[in-house]
Amino acid sequence: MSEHGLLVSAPGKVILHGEHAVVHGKAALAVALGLRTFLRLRPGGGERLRIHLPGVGVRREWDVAELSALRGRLTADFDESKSPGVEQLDVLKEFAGIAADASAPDSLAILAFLYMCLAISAKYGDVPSVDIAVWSELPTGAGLGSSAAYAVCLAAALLHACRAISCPLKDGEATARFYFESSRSQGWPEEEMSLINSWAFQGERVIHGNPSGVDNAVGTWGGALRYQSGKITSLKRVPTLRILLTNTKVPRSTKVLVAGVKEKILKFPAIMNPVLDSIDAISQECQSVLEAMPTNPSPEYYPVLEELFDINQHHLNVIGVGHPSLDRLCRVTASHGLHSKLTGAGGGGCGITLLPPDATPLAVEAAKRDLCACGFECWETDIGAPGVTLHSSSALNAEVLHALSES
Ligand SMILES: Nc1ncnc2c1ncn2[C@@H]1O[C@H](COP(=O)(O)OP(=O)(O)O)[C@@H](O)[C@H]1O
Ligand SMILES: C[C@@](O)(CCOP(=O)(O)O)CC(=O)O
Ligand SMILES: [Mg+2]
Repeated sequence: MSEHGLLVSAPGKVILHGEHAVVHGKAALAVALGLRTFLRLRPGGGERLRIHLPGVGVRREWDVAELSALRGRLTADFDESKSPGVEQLDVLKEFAGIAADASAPDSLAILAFLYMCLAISAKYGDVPSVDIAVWSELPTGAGLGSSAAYAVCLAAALLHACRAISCPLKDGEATARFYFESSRSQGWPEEEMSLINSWAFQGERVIHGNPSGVDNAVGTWGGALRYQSGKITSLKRVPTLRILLTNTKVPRSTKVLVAGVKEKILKFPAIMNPVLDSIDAISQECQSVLEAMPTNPSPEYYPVLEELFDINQHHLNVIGVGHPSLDRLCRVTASHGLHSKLTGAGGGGCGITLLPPDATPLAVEAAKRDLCACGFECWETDIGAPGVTLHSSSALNAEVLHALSES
């Protein structure tokens, strides 16, 4: 590792259909977003491990020896296939001075970091003496998979620091080659990508409690995929879909919403399970339409996609993850002939709006204006972005370094 270190990035995601249902074994369709989380890894000084997370206001450091001793206290085996143990997390909370019911963004971020760092180093070597900084283009806690992008970056960087995965970058290699031209594996062999994905899932488990794994799969592999019970399938063809993202800015926690859905299913299984089956059928139907569409689709395919958005939005309200702000978002876009649904965990956060090729620029602009007038933020972004990527340190331009030193 050069003194400037390495830069790793991973994309956020948009779930087109299947959020929440995917936690209960149904299918989800998800695409990687053109908004990313970045992690800089540098050799540390004085046998210290430092972490700087400006997005959640964290700057902490620990003695490597102290962390090694802590690791020794966590008796249960660490393994990428085993859920983090409740006792293990309690010990980490006590060590980091985090409340037992940790749910604040900074607490969860520190907890996920400590767990992943100790677990990965226990399996592959010593606790590394490194400086880690993470920053993101993604809003935090808004349904765009910032937790998974964070966990994927941490998994790749920590596995790299512990020499558990190879370094696909050679000296002097341009970042752009990896970023823009790399194929599905992004420079890492397939089995190392799977390892990154498995450890990122552990980070998601610390943050979410009971994640399905779809978000870290998209953060790792990128592109557009179908996810069901750990099985990842690339979509055969992804047409150029134009999607408007709107952040209601209403804060919410994925962990709380996922737990609420589980409670509802346990309370009303005969009522809720058919809704989950219907969401599953929506994902299947949407996949068939997407795979039948030509790359530059004509408007004729859109009415079905729009209707699927509408039906799923109703279902998501039924399972208890709607919010008045999301209802408002849907009403505003409907008044301009556009169809929307929540994306991610719901309860606030982001919604997505389909922009068919025959939507007039005037209608789209008017919808955006009305959404902004509600206090929402909206933007169009690319979908199908590359997954986890290792960039050369030349990508650490002066602007990024300045932003990090200021925060
Ligand atoms: N850039 C980041 N730096 C540190 N922690 C992050 C970052 N992005 C996300 N997180 C962690 O992920 C949590 C948000 O996850 P979640 O509630 O699943 O929302 P989402 O994944 O939709 O953004 C934050 O509270 C924080 O703990
Ligand atoms: C609700 C869920 O389906 C997606 C959560 O996404 P996000 O954390 O809100 O970006 C949960 C999961 O799949 O683990
Ligand atoms: Mg999340």
